[in-house]
Amino acid sequence: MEKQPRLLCSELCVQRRPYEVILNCAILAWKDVQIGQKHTGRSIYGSVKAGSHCVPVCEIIAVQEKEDDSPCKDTGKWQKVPQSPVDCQHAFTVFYIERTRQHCWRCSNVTFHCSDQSLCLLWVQTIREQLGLLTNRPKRLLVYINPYGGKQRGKQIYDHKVAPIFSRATISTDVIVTERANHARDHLKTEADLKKYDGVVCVGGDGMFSEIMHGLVSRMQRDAGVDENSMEETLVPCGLRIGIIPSGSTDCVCYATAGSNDPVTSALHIVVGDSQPMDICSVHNEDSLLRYSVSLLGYGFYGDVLTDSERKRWMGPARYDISGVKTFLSHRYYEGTVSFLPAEGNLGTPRDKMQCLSGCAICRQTSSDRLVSKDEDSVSDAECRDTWTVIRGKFLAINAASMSCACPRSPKGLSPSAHLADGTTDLILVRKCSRIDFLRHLLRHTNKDDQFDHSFVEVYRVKQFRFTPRHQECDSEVDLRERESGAGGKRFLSQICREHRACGCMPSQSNWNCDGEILPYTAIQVRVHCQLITLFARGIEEQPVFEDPYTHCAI
Ligand SMILES: Nc1ncnc2c1ncn2[C@@H]1O[C@H](COP(=O)(O)OP(=O)(O)OP(=O)(O)O)[C@@H](O)[C@H]1O
Ligand SMILES: CCCCCCCCCCCCC/C=C/[C@@H](O)[C@H](CO)NC(C)=O
Ligand SMILES: [Ca+2]
Repeated sequence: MEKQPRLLCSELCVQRRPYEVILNCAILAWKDVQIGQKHTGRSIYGSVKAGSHCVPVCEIIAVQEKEDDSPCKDTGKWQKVPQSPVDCQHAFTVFYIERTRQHCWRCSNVTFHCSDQSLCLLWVQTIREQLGLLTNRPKRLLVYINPYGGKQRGKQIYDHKVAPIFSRATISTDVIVTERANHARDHLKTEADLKKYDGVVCVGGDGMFSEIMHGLVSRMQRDAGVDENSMEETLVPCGLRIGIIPSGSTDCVCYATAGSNDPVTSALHIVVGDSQPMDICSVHNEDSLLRYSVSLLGYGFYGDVLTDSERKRWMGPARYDISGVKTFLSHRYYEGTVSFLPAEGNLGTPRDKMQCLSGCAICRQTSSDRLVSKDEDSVSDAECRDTWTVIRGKFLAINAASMSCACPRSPKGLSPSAHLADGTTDLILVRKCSRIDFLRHLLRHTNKDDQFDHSFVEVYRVKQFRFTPRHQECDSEVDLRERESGAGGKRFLSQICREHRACGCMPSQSNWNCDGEILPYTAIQVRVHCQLITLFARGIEEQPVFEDPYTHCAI
């Protein structure tokens, strides 16, 4: 506590008991003077233990002078302020973040009663001055609500849980309730006056987030004259941060960046102005951009689950479970060629068990490397010379996870060690195997066992990859193999083509599931663009260890 100069120190009352209250530029702390130095309890941020409390200033949401008959709880209920002398009539309330279970945050508050009005005003003014110094906090937001996502509760969630928090934090909002699919994307791309805002918020699921992300990324490229269709282009990062208020079916982007899919937690991450950079994959077919992806690009199993589930949208989130079982039972496999450029440097591996958590060292290292080499994001000559690895086979699933893809269905995700902002994606190849083996693999997504520890599963950390389904190999793969494998490759391909003519059948095809949207092409080329967008999030927090502000001991 003494490490920072005190701004204020007073004896104030909390619930009729005297407290020593201290403010410095980092924390607000209050200690029950009657309990004194005896407190020994363990505590987490903002919680009440042995009469000693501490809240970082950056986690104060607002401070408000307390007036008679004012709303004093976040429940929005109005209550009469008692008029006894101990309540002192002059009081102020500090609203702050409290951590609860499973990475969830809540808005808590404490009311301090003062002996005179000038002291009360001094405290309010000084705390407000400190909050005013936190320049990363948004003041004006553009909010899009999908009223039909998930269980169709987006509007209700925003009105009841989020709007009161934004208004408490004096954030002003322009709210648009979408009237059709792609309404938000098109509005952002062409109409929205982005200069007016400090961020864009979507209320919905992964599909709604994808709309916002597409709108913003495309707008940035158009304004900068960058051709999104070209895979070689270096894309321009988005200046505006994106917030997600989860109310969808999977909410995996929110889950992997905040550790929960709780709307209040997400609203509070927006209020404190958190920043989490994130990679984006551009997905191309020949010379055209198909879509961007941030979470899962899945062919085979996840493509089929999505295709089937789209016909069952009316079921809400349960559609994924029904379609999951149906697709599992159908046990289809797909043939094709996967080629990829492996990631190099100190980016870890998909099996190193280094989970991407708040302040992740690998993502931070990537950020500083990017600052050093400005050209990092362009497809360099060196990269063009890099050797592509080519794998041909029969696959039950081909998945590219650019983040863990953790979600309530799979708490550690499809690739538990994938990173949010390292410029790579984890390419998971599940080769044809028995139903029982595939079931074992799938079930490992839901427990602690390693889902990559199977002979039929391979996983690679890559910067770029492409896929060609077998029936198209005759055209495009000829070029590819000619370039990469020389004459031997050519011979191999002509063999496939001959096989094809002989049987006369078209091998079956799946669809690509691109963050929950079906792609209209099966042959795709993918490139990861490092840290192209920033979210109002901080990654998943580890259990915090804090210092007691009075004793300087860990609590
Ligand atoms: N007003 C609207 N009417 C119909 N569809 C909409 C509307 N607004 C947005 N959409 C579309 O609804 C789709 C699904 O929305 P959303 O992602 O919010 O929920 P979800 O699919 O249930 O959740 P998840 O994507 O997490 O599985 C999105 O692709 C979005 O484009
Ligand atoms: C027969 C038993 C099946 C158990 C399977 C459990 C595995 C669940 C893994 C879920 C991963 C979801 C990855 C997220 C993808 C999102 O991009 C997308 C859009 O919301 N969601 C889906 C379901 O495609
Ligand atoms: Ca990544």
